[in-house]
Amino acid sequence: LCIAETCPSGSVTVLSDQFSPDTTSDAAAGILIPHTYPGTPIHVQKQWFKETFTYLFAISNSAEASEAGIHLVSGWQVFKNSPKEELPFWSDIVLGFRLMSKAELQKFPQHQFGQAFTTLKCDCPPYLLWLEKRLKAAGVQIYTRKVADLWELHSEYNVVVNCTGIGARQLVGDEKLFPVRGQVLKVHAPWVKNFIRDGDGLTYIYPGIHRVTLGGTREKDNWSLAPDPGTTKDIFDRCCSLEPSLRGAQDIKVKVGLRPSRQHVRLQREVLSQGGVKLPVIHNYGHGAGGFSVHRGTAKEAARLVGECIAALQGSSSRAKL
Ligand SMILES: Cc1cc2nc3c(=O)[nH]c(=O)nc-3n(C[C@H](O)[C@H](O)[C@H](O)COP(=O)(O)OP(=O)(O)OC[C@H]3O[C@@H](n4cnc5c(N)ncnc54)[C@H](O)[C@@H]3O)c2cc1C
Ligand SMILES: O=C([O-])CC(=O)C(=O)O
Repeated sequence: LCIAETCPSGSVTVLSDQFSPDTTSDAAAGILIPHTYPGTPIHVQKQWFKETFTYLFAISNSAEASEAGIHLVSGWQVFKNSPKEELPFWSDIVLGFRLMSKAELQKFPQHQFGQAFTTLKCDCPPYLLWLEKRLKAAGVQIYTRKVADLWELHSEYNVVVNCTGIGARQLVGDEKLFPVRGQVLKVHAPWVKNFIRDGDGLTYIYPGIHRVTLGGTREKDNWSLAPDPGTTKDIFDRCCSLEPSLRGAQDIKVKVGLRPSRQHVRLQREVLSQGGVKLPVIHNYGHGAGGFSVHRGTAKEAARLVGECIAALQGSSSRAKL
């Protein structure tokens, strides 16, 4: 969508073997709380987060908000011990960041320290369906197709953007990319209005417009997409210990996703070449546990790289004509 919006001279086609509700993004909680990529400078991660927050904040303030599944949500991140960094790098981008008061902490007898803030949440599938609708409105073609090798696209397209998430491990043989399996529950508990996240990153409660997401797990190198009933019980018990009223939650559905994890997001240009024929590729995958938090920022950078490729192609074709 970002490419279609910023490079109007090109025509964009989306190819994917799976669509919503069968993607990693559909399993996510979709909360905007960044995860740190150890291999990317903090100022770059902050920029990506800021651009994403600004983009979604505008949607949350528009009449589209409900259909797009974008909403503000306030809550608490609580810690059993004070974290090394009391002020995370994103504290001045979320709204109203402050340390929790003693009165607030009384709700969490096992925790000693906490941060209160307001952030945004993307509900999926609605957000993905809304993006798809905007793609169609922008004239983008959408096809179901599994790509076995990027080179197979060279005769049909001038530039390829690889945003295949964990699929890039097989598609481009990236062994630095690994799955971190996450299981979550989506429950009906409309009285839960505030988010609660344990600072250890394992247990969280994120209210969405219709359902509350309860998490979670982080299982490195586990490729299983099958829900595990023991894990479901464990997640539910952990969440109830943070928010006891969840014992009354109903209609529990289980989702599993594989976080496409890497030391850093692979956001770069590569030129594939065979027999003198070239195919520029922009990679944009490896967003790990924080894809929602930085998606618009990384998309903007990918679109800028696509713009560079188009300019180079236009330059070479006008030189060829000369
Ligand atoms: C349980 C869980 C909770 C999460 N919670 C959050 C959260 O609260 N906040 C946050 O910021 N992030 C969260 N994340 C992380 C976030 O979900 C991911 O970073 C993000 O979804 C990755 O998006 P993506 O588009 O790169 O990958 P995907 O959503 O997996 O999309 C990749 C697409 O590429 C297609 N594809 C792959 N290979 C091929 C191929 N060879 N040919 C054709 N198509 C192909 C797939 O079918 C798919 O449609 C969570 C993740 C999990 C698992
Ligand atoms: O950590 C969180 O709060 C949610 C998340 O991004 C994940 O489970 O990957």
